[in-house]
Amino acid sequence: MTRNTKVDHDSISLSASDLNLWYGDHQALKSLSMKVYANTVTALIGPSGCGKSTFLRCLNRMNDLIPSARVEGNIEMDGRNVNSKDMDVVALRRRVGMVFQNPNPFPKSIFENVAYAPRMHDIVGGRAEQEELVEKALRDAGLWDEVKDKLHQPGTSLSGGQQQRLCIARAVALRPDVILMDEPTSALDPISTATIEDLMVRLREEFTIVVVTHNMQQAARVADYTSFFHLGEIIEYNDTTTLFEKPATRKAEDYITGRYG
Ligand SMILES: Nc1ncnc2c1ncn2[C@@H]1O[C@H](COP(=O)(O)OP(=O)(O)OP(=O)(O)O)[C@@H](O)[C@H]1O
Repeated sequence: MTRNTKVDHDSISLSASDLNLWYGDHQALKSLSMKVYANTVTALIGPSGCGKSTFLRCLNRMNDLIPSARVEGNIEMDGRNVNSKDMDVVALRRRVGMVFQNPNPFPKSIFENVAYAPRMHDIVGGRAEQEELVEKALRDAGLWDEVKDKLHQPGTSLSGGQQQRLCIARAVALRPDVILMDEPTSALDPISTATIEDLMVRLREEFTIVVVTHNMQQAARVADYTSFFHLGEIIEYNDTTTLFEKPATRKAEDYITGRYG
């Protein structure tokens, strides 16, 4: 079963064109072009090492932190090139948040995990405003009912699945436009995975979500659009139903049907 939702093709959140990336001499992304539509879940799939995480990290300049990485090409967001030298990277990462594979709450309370960054960015002021923001973010992340009576306990005291939803609340609290998720459920049990998949589908009403996943069923369940990567190239990018049911290339078909990868 695949998703089938209405996508506004005029509403583009991010648009990569002719994007190339090298780690030293190794070219990891080869002339990628792809538009991410607003308020969709877009999945990046493909065999290990094909460049999915590298591409995801390009979208909020996380590759800047890797000294050997060199990027060429454009990623347009609101008419500006994310890769331009004068881009304010801190502001960019506020608009394009990230959730990682392993839940990584700060060594602080549940409340502080959510309130800290908005306070640093001067998005919230006094205590009452912070409390309101924390509750909203935790509700958005489907965690409020489970933690409302223990907001001052450490974030690390939660289960793995709850910690991952806390990390989602932390991302959501900054009201970004885009949330990048790098294999967000691969460290979780099936029930926590299902909870986070439901969450992704709900969150796309307010945010645009780009998710790297190795789980084909997950892409089919949550993604409106799916991009199939292979050896640093995008082989096929289409709405998920078409890609899964009528792939245009042999490579995508072989991967989706489990013949390799
Ligand atoms: N920090 C790095 N330094 C050097 N090479 C890297 C670095 N990160 C990734 N690579 C290389 O770039 C290529 C793409 O890696 P990337 O992690 O983006 O692939 P992936 O599709 O996300 O893989 P996986 O599914 O295994 O996570 C691989 O050949 C990888 O070895």
